[in-house]
Amino acid sequence: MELSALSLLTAAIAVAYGVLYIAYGYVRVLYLRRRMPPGPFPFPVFGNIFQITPVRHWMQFEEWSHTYKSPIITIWEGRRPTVVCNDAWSMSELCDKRANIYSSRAIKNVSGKIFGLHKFNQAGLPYGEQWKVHRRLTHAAANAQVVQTYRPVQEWEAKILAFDCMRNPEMLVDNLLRFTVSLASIVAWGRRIKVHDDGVLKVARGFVGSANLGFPGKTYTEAIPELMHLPQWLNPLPNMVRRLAQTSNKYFYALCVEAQESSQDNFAKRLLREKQEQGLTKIEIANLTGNFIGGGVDTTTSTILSFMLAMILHPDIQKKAQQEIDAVVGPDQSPTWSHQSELPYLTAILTETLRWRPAFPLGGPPHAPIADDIYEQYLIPKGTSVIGNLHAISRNPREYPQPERFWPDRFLDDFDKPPYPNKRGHHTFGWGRRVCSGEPLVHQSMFIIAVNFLWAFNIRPGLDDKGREVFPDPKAYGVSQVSSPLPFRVRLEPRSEAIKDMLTEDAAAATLGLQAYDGETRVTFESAQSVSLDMPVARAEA
Ligand code: HEM
Repeated sequence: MELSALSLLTAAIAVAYGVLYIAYGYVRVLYLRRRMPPGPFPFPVFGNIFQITPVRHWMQFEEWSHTYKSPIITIWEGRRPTVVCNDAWSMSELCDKRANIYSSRAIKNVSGKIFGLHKFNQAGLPYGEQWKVHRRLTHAAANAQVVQTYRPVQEWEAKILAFDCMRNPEMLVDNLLRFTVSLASIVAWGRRIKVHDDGVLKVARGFVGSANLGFPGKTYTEAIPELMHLPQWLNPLPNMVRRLAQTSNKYFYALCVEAQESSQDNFAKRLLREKQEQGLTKIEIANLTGNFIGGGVDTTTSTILSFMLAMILHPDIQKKAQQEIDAVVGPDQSPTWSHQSELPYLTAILTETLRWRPAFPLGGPPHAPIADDIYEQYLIPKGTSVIGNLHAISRNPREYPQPERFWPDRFLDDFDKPPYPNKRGHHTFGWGRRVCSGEPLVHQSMFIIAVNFLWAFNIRPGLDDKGREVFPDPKAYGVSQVSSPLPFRVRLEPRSEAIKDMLTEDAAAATLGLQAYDGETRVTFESAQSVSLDMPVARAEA
């Protein structure tokens, strides 16, 4: 009797504590909400997660910015606020101009605490000494000067890509993926990816969509951190994510060890050489190299597919670009880097592609301020996730008249451009100190692929069973956070017999050129699981 009274009392105290805890959290949300940018009314415990659409949140955030008549809005994931900037000016004011405050990352539960991005990965690390070390190291492997040394490799791979697509246009997506993974693997581990069933390529495919975990409304565990501590049978997600992090870290680290055997210099060699000096752990080395796959493959592939889509949909623009290329390159050779500076219209097409279909509609991992800040009259508390809604920013008719129109002229020098907060006229690679580390590499890949494809082929819509052209829907994109066109049919018609012959010869020469990077990997996802990973060292914060 006494025992059951005690149990009842304990239960009552636990319930009262729970109610008070929830009430306190909710009162705090409501208090902050009054001072923060407007947005939908949050519920206790859950915030707005039931109001956030499961896919394409960027459209809903843009709509909410109209509903609440503010370019900058707040949504709540449980008790944690996310501020979404839906125009170029507000995001640039915060994350470019106030970069001294807004260059950190919000610590997310799933991608951060469980997957470990905020402990080991440049893209997720908070602003501080560890992030600076990572940023410097990646920069040393991918800055605008260094990437020029990858030009021969990119050109050879682009020639092989064009040749492969001439033979098998229906394999466009697979061939592009092979290009992007091969480039990442050459830079990171000094080994080229030749075949579609290479292990690294398979792992890279597995990574497609992994960016989703870091964005709002994806999991209850993000909104309610307490769920992280439930037993596995009640919430299997944390263990699954932890296992995924551990297996991929082991895999990428095993590739780094294998990369020591490569005859070519590579990023992994450098990192292992400097491990002590830079105070790097094995997990950090795995993440630094793995970022070339995780950050670079999905994004670059989808951007080049958007370029192809735009060319199919706009034969007039394609023709104008081909005329420009023909005039500069001439009939007797295929295009190369020396032609780049003489192709302003092609450059404008590529910039317009980046604006028209930004690979990250929500601008990549959220920024976070390291101190409370006031923007306009609004409070943005320390640690708030701050997202740049590139979908809305890139389609604002104030900065981009007729925003849905694919219109390269808007990036030509003599175009009467509306004001924009930065010189390049878009923010597809992000803001301030966290701007994408892979940008120079991407520009080179985009140029060399686009110039070779436009020179070699008339890029046409595919045909249906009755031989009629099927024009793809320009808005048919997947729902992942890295937004990619849904599969579309394409015909790649060589522009002449001479070009066909040149493509064949160039591809043979490219295969020889790339021989230095040929090699098999012995590392498999399974074999890598025997690798032991050390734990991170503590670094003094700057
Ligand atoms: C079309 C291709 C790409 C696009 C559109 C893109 C876009 C972005 C964006 C929007 C961010 C977030 C920036 C911010 O927080 O303000 C980012 C970060 C990053 N990207 Fe890319 N990216 C691309 C390709 C690559 C490649 C090829 C690499 C390979 C190294 C890469 C590595 C990274 C890294 C390491 C970060 C984290 C930067 C940091 O937090 O310090 N990205 N990218």
